[in-house]
Amino acid sequence: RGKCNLAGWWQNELGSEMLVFNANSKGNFSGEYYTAVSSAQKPIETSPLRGSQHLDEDGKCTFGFTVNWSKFSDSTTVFVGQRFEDHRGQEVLKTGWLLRHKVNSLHDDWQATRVGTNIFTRLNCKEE
Ligand SMILES: O=C1N[C@H]2[C@H](CS[C@H]2CCCCC(=O)c2ccc3ccc4cccc5ccc2c3c45)N1
Repeated sequence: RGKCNLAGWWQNELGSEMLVFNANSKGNFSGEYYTAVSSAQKPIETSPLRGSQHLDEDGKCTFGFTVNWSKFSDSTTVFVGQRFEDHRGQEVLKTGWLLRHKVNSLHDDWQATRVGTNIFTRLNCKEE
């Protein structure tokens, strides 16, 4: 597993947590996402994620992943970002996201996509 190994526990500034499993030789990975926030009217549950990363050796790989909020209801978030090390050598994932929630008519499509950013850092207290 090269310098750009995304496997392990991460958290973002909202307090959401995700567990990323090892990528295969093509850079495809899966994991689980536990969001700390939601606009859904249902209790928050862990949701599956699937993604793909570059495997470059400089530790600055780009990646993307999709979270299927399966149990919430019909909504999906795609994250895209890059891994960095900050001035103290701490790993950081700088990401942007698009959240698409289901609307009932084409007329409402204009309001269906939200955009934002998240920064993830390693969550060291969790076992692998
Ligand atoms: O860690 C992070 N957490 C947040 C950001 C980007 S993803 C986001 C959490 C999204 C959870 C699902 C959700 O809110 C959600 C789920 C189902 C919905 C059904 C219907 C909706 C109707 C209007 C607006 C919504 C807004 C969010 C919705 C849903 C709706 N980073």
